[in-house]
Amino acid sequence: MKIIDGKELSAKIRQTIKQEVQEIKEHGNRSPLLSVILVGDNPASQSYVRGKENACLSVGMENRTIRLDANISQAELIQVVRQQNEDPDVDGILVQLPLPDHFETNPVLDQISPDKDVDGLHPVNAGLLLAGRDGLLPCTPNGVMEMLKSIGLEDLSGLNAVVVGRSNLVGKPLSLLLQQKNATVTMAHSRTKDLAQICSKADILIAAVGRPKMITSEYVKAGAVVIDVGINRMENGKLCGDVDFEDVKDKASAITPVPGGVGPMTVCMLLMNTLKAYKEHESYGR
Ligand SMILES: Nc1nc(=O)c2c([nH]1)NC[C@@H]1CN(c3ccc(C(=O)N[C@@H](CCC(=O)O)C(=O)O)cc3)C=[N+]21
Repeated sequence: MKIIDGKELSAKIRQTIKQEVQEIKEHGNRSPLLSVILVGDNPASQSYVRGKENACLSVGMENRTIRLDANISQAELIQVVRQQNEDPDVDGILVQLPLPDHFETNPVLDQISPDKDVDGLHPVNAGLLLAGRDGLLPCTPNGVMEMLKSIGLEDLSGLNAVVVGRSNLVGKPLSLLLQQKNATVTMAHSRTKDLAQICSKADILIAAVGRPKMITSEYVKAGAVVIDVGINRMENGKLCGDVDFEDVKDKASAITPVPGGVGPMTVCMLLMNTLKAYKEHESYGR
């Protein structure tokens, strides 16, 4: 069994991003810039935002973190998003989620200019993905596709993929990407009947449900590739995936760990999206 190391793979991809950013700057061009908007002082969000700042630093990209008081209004937050839309130095905008309770998330995200939507969550980018057209892809699904590619799974013709979880963030877009690469995709979820039986037909099994260790060996076909998107924080503070790693690892041909799996790939794809947005901005003007 092979462990697909997301830390190692993301470091490798970051290296190529870093080189490209370096060349951009060497030619006297402005640097790509990611703007992160953080509302309130949720400790987990602060720690994630620090991770994104470090990631930008590691590839030589500019980073701007806008820290806002938890008590600002929806209208004030939207004003900040609009300022970033209009700022020609900004290539990517990310509003850290979750927002404090009194905000309505979707109306805020809808304000982000689709060409700066490096989270790939704007309805325009979701629509482009559905239509099979070029846009900014959501980071976690894109990171999963990169992991599959890293083990030689690029064309998925003839393979059954089962995605457990149908969220807008992961399950839904990932199902579309897998299908785009010719996999036969089953979108399973909490109401699916005989879930274990359906999962056990998968050549590629994706767990994106948010239930710690739910996927045990009875869900896994011998030789399957198992991708664990779950990041669950346990009472003891440790992270744990949706897959029971110890139970599944000897049955799978390849498996991703948590931590050190899909998580680091998500941040890496954020950098990739920012670079992509930068290139579009520079070639088409703003
Ligand atoms: N607008 C927005 N976009 C996001 O992409 C977004 C967000 N809001 N809000 C929060 C979630 C969560 N998220 C993670 C990214 C990387 C790791 C990651 O790298 N995790 C490490 C471990 C980190 C640790 O130890 O806490 C790992 O899995 O190895 C985890 C979680 C992005 N999110």
